[in-house]
Amino acid sequence: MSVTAKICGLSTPETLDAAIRGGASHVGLVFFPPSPRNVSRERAAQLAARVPGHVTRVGVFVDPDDALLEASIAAGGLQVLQLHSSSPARAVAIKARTGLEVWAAVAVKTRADLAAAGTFTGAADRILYDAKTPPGAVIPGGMGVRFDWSLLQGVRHNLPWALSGGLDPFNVAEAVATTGAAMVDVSSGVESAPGIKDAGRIAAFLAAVKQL
Ligand SMILES: O=C(O)c1ccccc1NCC(=O)[C@H](O)[C@H](O)COP(=O)(O)O
Repeated sequence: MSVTAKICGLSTPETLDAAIRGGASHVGLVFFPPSPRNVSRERAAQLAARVPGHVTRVGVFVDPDDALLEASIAAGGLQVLQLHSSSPARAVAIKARTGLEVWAAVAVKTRADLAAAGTFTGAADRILYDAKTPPGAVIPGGMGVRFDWSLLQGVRHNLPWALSGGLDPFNVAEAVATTGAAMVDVSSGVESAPGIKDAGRIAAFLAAVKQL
């Protein structure tokens, strides 16, 4: 099976280049100031200019308003908008307004959480199953938390989907074998500290994905 990978929360040219060199299909830029991975518009433009045409630029947002979306799309040349904590109705409105591909993050801890994916049918283009972060967490993703991957076994998916949450170079093969994911997404698992991406870990993750 061929599995594609998004490296999320990139914020330096060196680590962006490592993701591209390693074969990432998607690169993610976070536009959420409380995140240690947040990028300014200037930095987003600098990074976007390095991304070749075969790699897709994803902007990561937490229930963004139109002003933030428009400025970020322009700066980062975004092709996909990944929405955390936005309702299906808001996803529809964002898709209509921007004309861009929209991904909806669904935070998972228990089987019941999977039902939220169905509410995005017709509203989003892809579901990102991500681990629910602990109560009180400042960011709804990027915390290296994983969920019970077996929850996805036997699930009928209405939309294309990707697996996220606590993946790293050592567990991604098991995660894909358990869930059947055709796309994976990682952030903390390729960092040396929160927000500090590590080129070697990015290379190791993408090499592990290539073997699947
Ligand atoms: O990564 C962030 O800082 C972030 C901030 C706000 C919303 C979403 C965020 N990340 C979303 C992602 O796509 C992460 O890659 C995903 O949650 C997996 O993170 P990790 O468990 O650290 O690999």
